[in-house]
Parts: sequence; C-alpha cells; structure tokens
Amino acid sequence: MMQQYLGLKADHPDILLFYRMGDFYEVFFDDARKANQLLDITLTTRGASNGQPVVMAGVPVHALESYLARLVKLGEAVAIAEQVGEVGAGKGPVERRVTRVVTPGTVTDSELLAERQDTVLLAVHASRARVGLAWLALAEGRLGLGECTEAELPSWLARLSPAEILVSPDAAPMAVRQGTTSVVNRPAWQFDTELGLRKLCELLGVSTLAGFNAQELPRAHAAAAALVSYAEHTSGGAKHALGHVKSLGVEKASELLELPPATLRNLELTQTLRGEAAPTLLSLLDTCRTGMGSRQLRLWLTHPLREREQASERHDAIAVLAAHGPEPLRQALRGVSDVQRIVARIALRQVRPRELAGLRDTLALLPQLVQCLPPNHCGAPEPDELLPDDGPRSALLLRLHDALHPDPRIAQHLAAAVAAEPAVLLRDGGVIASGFDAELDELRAIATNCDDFLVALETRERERTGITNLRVQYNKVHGFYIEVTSSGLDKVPADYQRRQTLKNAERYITPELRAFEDKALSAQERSLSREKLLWETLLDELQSTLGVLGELARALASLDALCALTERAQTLGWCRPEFVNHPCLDIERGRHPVVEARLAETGGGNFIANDCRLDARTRMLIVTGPNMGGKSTFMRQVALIALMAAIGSYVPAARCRLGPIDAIHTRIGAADDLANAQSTFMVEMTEAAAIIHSATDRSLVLMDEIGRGTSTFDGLALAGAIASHLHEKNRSFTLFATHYFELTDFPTRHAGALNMHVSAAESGDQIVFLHAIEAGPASRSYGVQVAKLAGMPGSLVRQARATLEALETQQASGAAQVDLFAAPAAADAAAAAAGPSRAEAALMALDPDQLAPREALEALYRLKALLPKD
Ligand SMILES: Nc1ncnc2c1ncn2[C@@H]1O[C@H](COP(=O)(O)OP(=O)(O)OP(=O)(O)O)[C@@H](O)[C@H]1O
Repeated sequence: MMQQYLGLKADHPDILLFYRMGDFYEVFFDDARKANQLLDITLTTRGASNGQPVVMAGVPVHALESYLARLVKLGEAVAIAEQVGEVGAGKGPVERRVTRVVTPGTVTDSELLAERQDTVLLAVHASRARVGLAWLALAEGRLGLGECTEAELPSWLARLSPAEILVSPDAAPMAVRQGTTSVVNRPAWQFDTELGLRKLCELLGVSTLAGFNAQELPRAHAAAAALVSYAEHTSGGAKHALGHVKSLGVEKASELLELPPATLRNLELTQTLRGEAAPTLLSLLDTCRTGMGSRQLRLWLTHPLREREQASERHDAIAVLAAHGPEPLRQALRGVSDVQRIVARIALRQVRPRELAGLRDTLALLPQLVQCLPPNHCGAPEPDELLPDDGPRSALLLRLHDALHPDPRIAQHLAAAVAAEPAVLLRDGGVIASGFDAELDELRAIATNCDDFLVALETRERERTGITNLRVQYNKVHGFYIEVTSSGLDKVPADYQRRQTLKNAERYITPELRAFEDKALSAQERSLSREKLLWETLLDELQSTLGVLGELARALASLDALCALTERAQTLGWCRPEFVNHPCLDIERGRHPVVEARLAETGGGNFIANDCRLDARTRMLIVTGPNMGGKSTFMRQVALIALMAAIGSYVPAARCRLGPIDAIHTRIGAADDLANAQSTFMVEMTEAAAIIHSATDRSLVLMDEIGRGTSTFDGLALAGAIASHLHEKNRSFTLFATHYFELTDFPTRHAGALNMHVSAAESGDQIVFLHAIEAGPASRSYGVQVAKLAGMPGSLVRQARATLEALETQQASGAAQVDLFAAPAAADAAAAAAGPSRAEAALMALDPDQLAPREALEALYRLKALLPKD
C-alpha cells in the first residue's frame, strides 16, 4: 500500500495528497506534518516504511469539504486519491487514482467558492522586460489576456486579485515572488507562444484571435498555454473542461482608468485598511440580489474605463430604471439562480441536480422578469415599428433585454427532464422527472408497484385457468412463482413451467413472470443506472447551449448590478454626473458615501456636504485645517465621486461635472512595510516618487500630509518641492492636504493653486469641527486641542500648550523666509541651459541592442569614469 501511495505522491510532489482508506482520507509523512500544522489534526505513527515509522494523520470522509475549504483559503492545493478498483478484486491494495485536484485558483465547487467574488487563476510569463498575463475565472468562464511592463505588474496583480499564480521558475517576476498569493511553478516548456495560440484558437473554435484583438500578444499567449494546461490538468485532464469559455477579453492598461495598488487600498474600495470587507465602497454599493450581480459590480469597480461611453450608457440605464422604479425587477431577481456558475459546472460536468432545477426555475421566471423591465424595454421593437414616445430609452437595457430570451426549447427540455424537487445527489436517484423517459418510468413503476403487479397477475391467472386458490408469491431462494395446490393441478395450462414440487402443491413460473422477475429484482439498480445515463445525455445536450446561457448569465448579472446602483442612487439621494471634454472637476455639495452612511448608521450627525472646483486654470487645492477637521474625508470623497462616475454609478453630490481622467493617484497615511524592510518614510517617498513619475495633466492626485514622516525641515522642504513639481510639471488635478502652514504661501506664487481650509470653531479652549471646506488658509492647527479631546492628561496638555506658545513667539521673531518653491525651478533651468553632461552624452550614444555583454560592461566602466569626481 505504501508503494501505491508513494507512486501517486510522486505525481503530485508539491501538494497535499489525500489518500482514501475506508472512512478516512489519510495524509502521510511531510504532508501529515503540514496538515497537522494547517488543520490542527492529530499526528499518529503506524508501522514502518524503509525502516522509518510512518507518520500519518486523517480526516473523516464526511468532513472532506470543510477541510478542503480551509486549505484552499490558506492557498493550499490538494490531490484526492479515491478507491477506484473493486475491493478484493486482486492481490494487493485496492486500485486508487487521483480523481480530483482542488487548487485555490481552480475551485468550482459552490461550497468552496466565495459567492460574491470571482476566483481567478493567473499565469504570468516575463520575457525581455515585458510581462504576458493570462487569467481565468473558471467558475464564471471569464478568460482574459494582457501585457504590461514589470513596473506595471503590481497594479495588474492588485486589480486582478488572483487566488493562484502560475509561473515558469526561470521567468517569474519579482512582484509575483514577493506577493502573498500562492505561486505554482510549472515547467518552462508549457509557457510556449505557439502552443498558447493554438490552445486558445482550439478553445474558442476560431482560426485566429484577430477577432478578439488578441493576435499580437506573444507573451500572453505563452502564459495562456500554461494556464489552459493547468486548468485542464486540475479538472482531471478533461478536454471539455473549458467548454463554457466562449470569449476572450483583452485588457489594456491604457484603456483603464489607472487605480494603483495604493489607491485601491487607501480609498477602501473593496477592503478596509484593516482588510475587512465592510464598510467599503463596494459593501455600500452592493445591494445586488444575486452573487452574479455582486461579482459584476466588483469587476466594474476595479476596472473603470477611461472612455466614458460605457459609463454614460449605464447612467442612461439607471435613469430609465429609476423613473420606472427598480423594485419589481429586484424582486424578480431574487428568484434567479447563479446561472453563471451553473453554466461552468455543466461544462465541467460537475453540476448537481438541484443546480439544474435552479436553472430550470430561472428560465421559467424569465418571461415574468422581462415584464418588469421599464416600458419601452419589455419587447424588442420590429425594425420599422414606430415606438410610442412614452419615456426615455436605454440602449444598454435594450441589449440586455435581447439576451433574456434564450431558445425556449432549453427551458422546455429542462422542465420535462428534471424532477420537480430532485435529490441532492445523482446517486440517490429521483433526479429525472417522471414522464420523461418510458423505460425509466417502467423501471420505477416496477420497483414501486411490485405488489400491484403481482395482485393483478394473480387475478388474471385465476380467471384464465379457473384455479381459484392460485397464488403468486416470492421467496428469496426461488424468486417469484405461481403456487397451485393439488386440487387445481389438472387445470394448469401448458405454458406453466415447474419450478419446485412441495407436499401438497406445485410451484410454477411463466415466461411473463420470469420477465417480470428479471425486471423487478434489478429494477432499482437499473432505474438508477438509467437515470445516470439520461443525466449524462442531458448534460451532453446542454453543452451546445452554454454560449446562450452564458450570455443570459451576463445579462442577468449586469441587470442586477444596474438595479443595485439605481436603488442606491434613489435611497441615498445621488445625482447623475455629467461628462465634459475639457479639464474639469466640478462637484457641488459632494459627500463621502461611506462616511455619510456610517454617520447615519451610528447616529453621528449629518454629513456636511462640500464643493470642489478644479479646472484648466485652478488645478491644485492646498487644504489646511485642524486634525480631525475632515481633510482626508474631503479628498477621498472627491476621488470616490470621480471613480463612481467612471464606473457608471450616480454620485453623492447635488451636481457633478467631470472632464476626462486617466488615473487616480493617492498618497495617504503611512503604512509601514516591515516585511519588505521599508521604513514609514521610505514607503511615503517611494509612493510619492511613483506618482511624480506617472501622473499626467489628466490625473487626479491626492497628497495627504506628505513629508510628515521625517524631521520638520526635511518634510517641509520635500512637501514644497513635490507641490511645485505637481503644479509645474505634472499639471495634475491635485488635492494637497498639509499641516505645514508655510505651504499656504504656495498659491501666492503659483497661479494654478488655491488655498482651502476645513473650518472649526473655538469656544474657550474647546474646539468644534464644522467640517465645511472654505476658501483661504486655516488660521491654526489645533493639534493640542485634539490631543486633549483624545484624553491626554491635563498636565501634559498644559505643558504642550506652553511649549507651543514659546515656539510660535520664536518663529514670529525669526529670520527671513526661505524660498521653498523657487529653488528647484532655478536649478532645473541652469541644468537645462548647460546641455547634456559628458556622461549623459556618452549614454545617449550607446545602443544596448548592439552590445555584446563584455562591451556592455566596458561601456559601464567608461560611463562611471565620466562622472564628476566629487
Ligand atoms: N464633511 C463631514 N461631515 C461630517 N463629518 C465629517 C466630515 N468630514 C469628516 N467628518 C468626521 O470627522 C472625522 C475626521 O475626519 P478626517 O479624518 O477627514 O480628518 P482630517 O482633517 O484628515 O484629520 P487628520 O489631519 O488628523 O488626518 C471623520 O471620521 C468623520 O467622522
């Protein structure tokens, strides 16, 4: 048995192998130690293998799914070896085979999947400074490709949020290795461009990927080769495993509104800073009725487009739904099953009977659901039909409406085939509806109506033979028989064959009874295998409907997400944003949706709405004011409003006009990255540097208290320089919150900047936060008052206040102001006038593609020598 185990283990060296032994799955050796740590199951030792005691641990068969769920959550993969041979069929242990491999990125069991979040498997292939990506949400049938630079990779990882990443050991980028997602090494040969292209074409049934705009992505094709092989491998090597993947999405970073990882984190879009799911923007938006809707909304939120056409279409749809009232539709959506995942599970042939019943019920519900669409959107108009002008129309809703009409034969077929309330498992029987298959009906009738048949036969035979005491009976040894006592023997017809002779009676069998016997004795068994056959046939037939059902699933998901956004807009009093083509960020009475909801929930008072106006002339606001005044809230709300508009949602404001935006950059708070040995200040500067390098005049930049992680002078000097750079070079829309009062001078010499402050009122030595944003600089910081509010001892507060007064007096009598902002410009100008340095000129003359490694090294020495010596 150990030999058999080790043979199986050799095929799955890197993952846990659960080995079925009776009522347990056992794990051995290192797997047992790992399972003991991860699952806290008891280690035992038994016997010996190669002279060493066998260390083992086990989980009961009935608890398998819950253990798997825990392991998958921890990023572990598990291979499950079942007994497939017959017990006692040959010498040695029963044959076992790995029948299932469960990995974090390829799970499709509904018990192991998060209902409201996709599980994504990603393959990454780096080659010559660029990275190809291919990803698959197996349970949703979503396949995507993309290429980026190594520097952009962290953003892609944050956006795609994979559960498992496949790499070739010699081409794995650092960003993947450093992350926390589980990484699986796959053989280098699997990352092959040609192979990938072929596999993708095969999968999608096309001869070229040009139709998907995916022909020219060689690195992504290489990643896709490994991705598809792995997905097939973990589904038991089944070719049809990806039958539900009917389309391919190509993602281009240049088409997306860029949300760097820091922004995803700081704006708390899908996770709070503490890593919780609520309260976040997504948790506020997501009032979807189905898991599909929630997953769709999450995708919209993490993949906003720069092009505003799609968002406008969603705004149109929300306007129409709002005018009509989304509630009837939302009510109907309650009855909708997770069609998307059911479709995937049909393709994988893992679908459960109740899931098909759910699909059947959903299809039956569609006509009613379509009736709940707003007027003008219930029936597809004929091309030449003139529609009555009874309200606005949404192109998006009309398209969704069209996808809500799958071929009615699918619904009819499922209604006829699947039992009204099928058993949980196929092996229990009672899954196929009665009336669907005559043979199955007969088998079931035999099994359940055995007695009726025998009584009927007895009556019939008595009449036919005239033997009044003839009896039809059954015993275990002889099976069914007709018993005739001695008195009736002379009337026994010729077709009765003697089976047994007793003292006073004879027992017979007839061809009819023999046939019945054959049927009855195996009826139960045969009815189960007939059901199995019918079920498999049904699944075969459904394979051709996966495309249509996939589209239906997408339409239902979008409809649900739109209804949720409509409901939110109505309940929370949001407005439709307006898109314009000139630089503009004009928000009237904007609110922070999540903080506002929290205040409402906790009875913490009203949220104070604030305006924000930025345009071609005013591109920067320097925001000052007391701690706790609401600076961070204000800045975040502006970013959230811009993002919400971009995903097609209404926004928490009285009015909102937005020009084009290509990115939202944020530098907020200070998170130590101790794991990567970076100090608070280092993180702060790295993030700020990334913004300085990438923000454009179409980007929105939030800078919250930059420079506070170092000494006052360093911090002030850096904050001034960064503000200058953003104002002069990046020319981004910038909200710059600071406690450095020196920076309130900035707008006097920078025409594109304005001072704003959050207001507070003082009464005695108390402070009241008014949270209103007003023009002009703040008068003071109130840090000491806030410390008092926070419960600092009175003596400490008094000491701090005295020191503060002394410092202020000292500063008032201090020396002339240093020019915080001019220096860099002067230095730059001088440098520009002098032309390139010798080292720069030599560097420009180099062509790296033409250099042999040795020449490159020599060039490097020459360049070093050209540098100024000091
Ligand atoms: N517009 C508002 N209306 C009502 N309450 C608000 C508003 N803005 C902020 N608040 C409340 O004030 C609290 C503090 O706000 P915030 O963190 O934005 O202050 P801050 O000025 O950035 O403080 P610090 O300088 O200490 O970081 C928030 O948690 C919220 O409860």
